[in-house]
Amino acid sequence: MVEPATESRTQPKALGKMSIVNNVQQQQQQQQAAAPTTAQVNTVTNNSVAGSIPRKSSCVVTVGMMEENRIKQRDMFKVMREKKNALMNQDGGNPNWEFINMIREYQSTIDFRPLVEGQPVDIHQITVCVRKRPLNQKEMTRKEVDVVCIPNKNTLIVHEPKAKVDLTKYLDNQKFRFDYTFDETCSNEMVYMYTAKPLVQAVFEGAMATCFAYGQTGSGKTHTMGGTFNGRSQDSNNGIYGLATRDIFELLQSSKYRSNNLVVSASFYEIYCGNVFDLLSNKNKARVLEDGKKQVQVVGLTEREVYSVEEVQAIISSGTNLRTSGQTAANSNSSRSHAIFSLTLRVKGTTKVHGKFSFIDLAGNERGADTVSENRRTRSESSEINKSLLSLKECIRALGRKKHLPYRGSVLTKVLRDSFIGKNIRTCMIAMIAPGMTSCEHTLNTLRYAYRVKELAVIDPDERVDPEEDLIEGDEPVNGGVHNFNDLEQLRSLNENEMTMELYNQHKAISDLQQKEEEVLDNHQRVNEFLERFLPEAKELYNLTNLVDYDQDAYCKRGEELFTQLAEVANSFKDLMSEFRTKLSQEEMVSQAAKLSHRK
Ligand SMILES: Nc1ncnc2c1ncn2[C@@H]1O[C@H](COP(=O)(O)OP(=O)(O)OP(=O)(O)O)[C@@H](O)[C@H]1O
Repeated sequence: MVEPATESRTQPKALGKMSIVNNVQQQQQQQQAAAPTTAQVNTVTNNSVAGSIPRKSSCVVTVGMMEENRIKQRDMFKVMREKKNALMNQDGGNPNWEFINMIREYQSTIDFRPLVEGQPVDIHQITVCVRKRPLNQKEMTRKEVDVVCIPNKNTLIVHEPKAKVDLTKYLDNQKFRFDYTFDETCSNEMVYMYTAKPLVQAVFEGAMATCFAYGQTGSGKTHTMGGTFNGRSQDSNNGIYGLATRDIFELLQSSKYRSNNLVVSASFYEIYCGNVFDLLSNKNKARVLEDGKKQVQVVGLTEREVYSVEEVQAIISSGTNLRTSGQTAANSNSSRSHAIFSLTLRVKGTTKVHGKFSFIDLAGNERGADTVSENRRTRSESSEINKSLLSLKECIRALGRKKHLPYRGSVLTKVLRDSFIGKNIRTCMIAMIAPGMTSCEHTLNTLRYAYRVKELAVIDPDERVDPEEDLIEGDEPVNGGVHNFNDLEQLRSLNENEMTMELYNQHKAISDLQQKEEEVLDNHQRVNEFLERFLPEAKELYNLTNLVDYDQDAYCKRGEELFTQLAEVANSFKDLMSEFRTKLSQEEMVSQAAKLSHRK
């Protein structure tokens, strides 16, 4: 993979205000150089005498030439104005006509050879590719400029519009290389063919496969994974989920695998603010636990056996509807949560996993940036997204290397632990980008992230070790704990530019807060259960007193025991609530500090 590099800087030719002024000055100088000197004029007049042509005074000749120059200059300005107007109007009066023209000029030198169906599919343990979506109707109405071009099957160029200090406009053309680059004409089927399809076969051979859709909100993640939209309804047949399902059921019936007696089960859930919500069970909350054998379990998650493509499609549709219901344009839940759809193969009648394919529609990557928001919920969402995307990058990069796998850095990587640890792992990341000029910064961030994922993933196979041996000594699993700060610390040391000390402290404070919240809610549940048992006992005790000769002594003794228990439960829960409140104010203080340092 080629280092993302600034390839060249294209200067406008006779474009831009400054360029036009410079050209005019140059031409004036040339004309002045061509104008005769006084000596030359005198020579001309003397020759006229010799030839008996009527004499003109040198003054008249000079004035005539000056007039001639003025006319030439006027004509030249007129031609330039016409040229400029033609360029401006070429793109329907687009205010960014200068950039459009520079991009057009740059692209006219490219020999475009995009990926076409039928080209061979390369097999990699990790595939990283980029998909550019077309400009949408809204963007076209806004006269957005398309600043991304895909010259061939693995290269992509971003024409970043820039201005110098003297306001001269220029393009910074940045070139990136990935395993595949899909332009705006590529269909979901084509993207599937080169990304997830090769992994389907691998799952039948026992692989743990994952396919991630990464990118900013609105870049096409859900379109690619879930299928094309027609208004609000989605055709799940032609998304990667649906296409992979079709092929899995086909292979299940194939002569090669029929005798394996495999059954498929599906699960669909989302991770929001570090919590897992089951999309197959009305968004019930499931819990992420890690046992002594370092096995991560999502407790309470529905896993449904499925026997046909239609059944899976119904699951995808109802899960997707549940995921997006209630969202508004301004506050889209789907872009703030990660959605994970999995198909697991097991030999019929056993619980052992034969192979698994997980499809992850990640939260919008720009959502991880708002860690200094006034709103605690937004801070928490952003912190979780930020941590999970950094953890994900590091986990993929650590694949197969003798390195600690920082999967406990986020809930996302924790639940996907099996996709990073093991001998038969296949991963594919599709980075989605929007082509518009206003998305340029997000597009470059997406491309840099995707580039970093693959950069270190290209490794010498001899270096591979048994990843089960990777865990650092003493790095014991935390039962029920949401995060492990060693992993967070490792993430920081690997990404110091993206995670300042203040941000690290903030992540830690938010993780602390989340852990305390989980403890409080768990406890609250237990307190409620206790109260449900307590009330009938208290009533029964009270009913004893209806008897004329009830045992007063026994009544008091039992009452003391019962209410001591109640007081203990109440006091301990009250203390836990106070600790939660302390964590809330600690998080607030750390966030204020982060905000101040962000402003500096
Ligand atoms: N390749 C494509 N061709 C045509 N339309 C597309 C393409 N990709 C995305 N779109 C359209 O762009 C819009 C945004 O796409 P989508 O919802 O998939 O984005 P997203 O990245 O999943 O956003 P979010 O993070 O908010 O969920 C949708 O209307 C979708 O139909």
